Amino acid sequence: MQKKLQHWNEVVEGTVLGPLAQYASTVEYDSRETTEDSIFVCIPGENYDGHQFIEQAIKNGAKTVAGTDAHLLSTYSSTFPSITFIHVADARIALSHLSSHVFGNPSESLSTIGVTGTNGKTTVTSFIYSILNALSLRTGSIGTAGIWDDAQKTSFRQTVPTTPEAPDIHRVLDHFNQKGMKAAVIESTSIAIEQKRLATIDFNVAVHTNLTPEHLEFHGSMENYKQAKLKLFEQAERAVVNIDDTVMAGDILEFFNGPLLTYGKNERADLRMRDIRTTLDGTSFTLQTHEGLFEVHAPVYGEYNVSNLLAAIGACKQSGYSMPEILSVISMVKCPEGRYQIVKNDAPYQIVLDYAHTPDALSNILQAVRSIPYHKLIVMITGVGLRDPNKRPLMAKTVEGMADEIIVSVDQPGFADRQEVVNDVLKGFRNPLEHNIHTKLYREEAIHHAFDLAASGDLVLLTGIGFGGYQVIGNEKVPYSELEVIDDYFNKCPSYKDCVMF
Ligand SMILES: CC(=O)N[C@H]1[C@@H](OP(=O)(O)OP(=O)(O)OC[C@H]2O[C@@H](n3ccc(=O)[nH]c3=O)[C@H](O)[C@@H]2O)O[C@H](CO)[C@@H](O)[C@@H]1O[C@H](C)C(=O)N[C@@H](C)C(=O)N[C@H](CCC(=O)O)C(=O)O
Ligand SMILES: Nc1ncnc2c1ncn2[C@@H]1O[C@H](COP(=O)(O)OP(=O)(O)OP(=O)(O)O)[C@@H](O)[C@H]1O
Repeated sequence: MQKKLQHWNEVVEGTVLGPLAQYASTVEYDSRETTEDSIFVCIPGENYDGHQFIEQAIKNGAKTVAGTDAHLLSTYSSTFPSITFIHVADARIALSHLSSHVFGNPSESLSTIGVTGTNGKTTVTSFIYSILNALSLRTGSIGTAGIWDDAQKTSFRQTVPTTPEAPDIHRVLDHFNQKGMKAAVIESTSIAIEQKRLATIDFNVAVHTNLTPEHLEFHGSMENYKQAKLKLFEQAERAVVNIDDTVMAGDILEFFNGPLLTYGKNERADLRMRDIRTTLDGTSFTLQTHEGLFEVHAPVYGEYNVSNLLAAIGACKQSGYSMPEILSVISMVKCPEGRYQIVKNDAPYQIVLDYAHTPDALSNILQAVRSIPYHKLIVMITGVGLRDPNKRPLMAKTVEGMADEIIVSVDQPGFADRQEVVNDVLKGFRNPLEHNIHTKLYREEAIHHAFDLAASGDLVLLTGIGFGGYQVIGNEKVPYSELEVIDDYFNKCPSYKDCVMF
């Protein structure tokens, strides 16, 4: 792509030094990725300040550099008179505007749906994606489960776990346009919103799931966390709000002026779930709406997933579909990998995998599995090395008294000491020395230990971040596959009965 960046002041607010117009092919925030005619935007990070890499970016071909350090940019402008330097007040805002511009403002040609909330973003995104595609609206999705066009997972590299950096989002949206997509569902994390990765997107619909403590190491307080999520609704035309969430729903209802749909168990909900019944192949419930009552059966498990389903139904309604149209394809909704995933193998006990890594998510999945018949419930929980240490003991508090055997382990350790992470989790138990509490420092060992403890008729629930293809150890992404770890156990013990302790 070759595009002339003219009238730069219409794209970003700032002061230009050097040539007023330049050819621009891509926008990069990493000097190592810059190529001929890139725009390089200097972002301050945890380890470095992007301004340190201006020379490298120029050496690699960057012709435009945007940053916040006026003095440094002015000095470089004298050294490199053929390069355009743009002094901006906010590098992340500039990154978003330049990215959108260079890729031809691709979000404007798509119907965009942003999904935010502490838990359920990936699931709701996947539900909306399946419903809209089943209704023949060609839809792509962006989030923790990867980047999907309407047919398949694309090969876009995910440099950020959930919501990509602005240049990557606009590159993907441009690709969606070129492939003929008409809509895009975007998981919108609070960190991404705070870092203005989505700043230039005017969402057609913003969807809220819930708000419980998470990412406090980043936001500093629940209030900041909530304010970050609320910003998504300031840039949306229509909204879908979980009225059962007491933390954030009220704020949205108060300030949002556009068309809004609420959902939940609450009797005031526009989309209200009643009479929820779990069956072997999913969940049945009555959906009460202003248009009347609908009997719904969907291949999802757990009350929280019915709530996620209502969020998706609300988003599809806000996208212009009628209730009968939406419900005609509801059997096609798909849960993403690792969200209440039932492992199909020959073990004489049931194995359920779930991504729950917050106390709220853990509490929900425990409630959901406890509605299924089992002999003994064996649960693996984890402390996450990379995230808020204060959350670790809360995981123990949540599972205490809810399972027959509990195995505590570690996820995504990063640079954290594994034993310390486990010890932090253990602090949440009233008696960490209880005979049914086991500890294993590695997720693989913990899973195998859970199977060692299981016998016929039991249910093994493995929670935590076992999905996404890797574990972050130190600063390396070490490949990890939950299903391979499970297969290893059964391959090593083809006659598993010889391996179990009971
Ligand atoms: C912890 C964190 O916020 N990291 C972000 C940060 O990286 P960093 O602080 O390590 O950056 P740094 O190494 O100090 O470098 C500063 C800048 O210099 C650049 N650089 C660096 C070296 C070099 O040689 N040349 C160069 O240009 C870097 O690309 C960067 O732009 O700045 C990078 C560029 O903007 C981000 O991509 C990166 O997000 C990483 C990938 C990340 O994992 N972020 C997480 C926290 C995140 O965003 N998570 C949310 C929520 C997930 C959830 O809810 O589960 C998400 O949306 O995924
Ligand atoms: N609506 C919900 N309320 C509470 N817990 C939920 C809800 N939906 C899903 N969960 C729990 O949270 C886990 C993660 O779900 P999901 O991946 O959809 O959320 P997420 O917001 O995308 O999380 P992440 O940002 O970490 O990827 C699920 O495996 C389930 O245990």
